[in-house]
Amino acid sequence: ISIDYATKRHTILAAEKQLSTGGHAFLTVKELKADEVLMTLKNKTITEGVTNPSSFAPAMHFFQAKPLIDQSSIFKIVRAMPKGSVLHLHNTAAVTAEWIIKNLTYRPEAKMCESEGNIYFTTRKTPFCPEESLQSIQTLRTKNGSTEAFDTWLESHINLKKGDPALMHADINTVWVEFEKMFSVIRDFVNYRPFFEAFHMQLLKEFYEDNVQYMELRMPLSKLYDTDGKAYDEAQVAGIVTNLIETFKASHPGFVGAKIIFSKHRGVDSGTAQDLLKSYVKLNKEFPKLVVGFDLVGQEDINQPLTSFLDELQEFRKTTPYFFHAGETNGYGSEADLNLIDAILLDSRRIGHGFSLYKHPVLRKLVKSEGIALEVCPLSNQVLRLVNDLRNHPAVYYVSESIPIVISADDPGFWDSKGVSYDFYYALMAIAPSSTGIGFLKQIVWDSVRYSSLTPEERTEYSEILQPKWDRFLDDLIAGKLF
Ligand SMILES: O=c1[nH]cnc2c1ncn2[C@@H]1O[C@H](CO)[C@@H](O)[C@H]1O
Repeated sequence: ISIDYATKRHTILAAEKQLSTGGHAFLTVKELKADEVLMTLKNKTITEGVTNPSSFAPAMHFFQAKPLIDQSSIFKIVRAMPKGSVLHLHNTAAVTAEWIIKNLTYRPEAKMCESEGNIYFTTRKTPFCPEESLQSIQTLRTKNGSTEAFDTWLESHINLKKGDPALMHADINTVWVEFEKMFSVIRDFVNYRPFFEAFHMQLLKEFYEDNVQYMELRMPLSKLYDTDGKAYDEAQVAGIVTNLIETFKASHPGFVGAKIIFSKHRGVDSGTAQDLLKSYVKLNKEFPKLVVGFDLVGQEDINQPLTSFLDELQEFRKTTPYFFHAGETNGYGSEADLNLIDAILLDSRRIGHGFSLYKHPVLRKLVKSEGIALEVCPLSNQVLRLVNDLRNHPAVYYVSESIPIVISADDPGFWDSKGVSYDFYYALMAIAPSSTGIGFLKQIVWDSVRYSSLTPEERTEYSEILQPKWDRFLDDLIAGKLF
């Protein structure tokens, strides 16, 4: 290879690195040292993956890769890393299924019913579960004989991994039907105030233990009910959540907090959409530090696009920060894909998924120039069947051009994940170029602070908490303590 040719090659590679996420990040001496440690492990894993692709976790489906990931040094490092913010997370699906089964379903109030082949967890009679159909879960468990078999069966209703293995290869609509059912299985259960509180404390705990400092939760703030039949409306629920977060913060040093993006299913009519927007404005007025944005959720391919609510969304645009799901689809020019245009024209602050954005050169430019971060959820897109091998995830493209992204978990409890570390593992090993390590992670972590909805004062406090954690992480990595 001539010197001339080698120089050209090197120049192109260096230019591409400069363009990529974290490729131009300034690295301190300590970060460079940490990068060396990380890159040695990463290179080894990738080299082995070339000769042995069938056990190369970054290319595999999470359900099969999880045991391999759990054993890997890279995962141990990623888990120990302070990850900053998780900005795309649906509360109902954020807690490990196992915890729900081993804790909530063991409480004496826990009941369930079976109706038309579906099961529902609850503690009271509901339209799905009339009085005569209700059964105590504990009684059923005792009758069943094998606690383990019974609990596995229970868990299969809220954990796709424990369900039909064919779901790994099923079409997108089939998986979504099973996925939406899981929300119905636990909805009423989690709306029982004592369970709601235990559930959300566990949510905060699982993310705190995963080294996450701050979260923005997509939450519907549905009505809660209590033992004595008392009901709590949206504002009262927001009050309950405020107390939970404060209580958690007081006993967990280094936790910055959590906020809510008020989110409802996109299957509503435009009149209801208007009411929801009014509710948002009211909630934000009463809880300005807690309820900070609005979103419409649900499978985009088969539900109404944002244009169905255009008048309402335009009317409330000035008073309402939007965080729309958009482009969570394999379509190109479909309504779900074109939600991206409306999300951007309606001033969405970030975009949920933005999976199909790479197909739109003009939108891509806008997203970059206006600093709209994409909330990338690798595992979600794999489990919900948009992409199989995460090395082919569109975020690869966003990373190659430094389109701002944050890494998030979406619904980890429903696919046997926990926290956001598994998503970060895939981001580092499947999505980022093989030559990138600490620079990429540093950029992603600090971007998760930058693109959050925190106030300037909160952000300062946040950075003061995050920086020493980051430094300690680097020290531990260099000292070989993490793996
Ligand atoms: O990845 C996602 N894309 C769109 N909607 C979602 C996703 N994950 C969960 N939900 C939606 O959130 C509702 C519960 O609040 C679920 O019913 C589901 O439709």
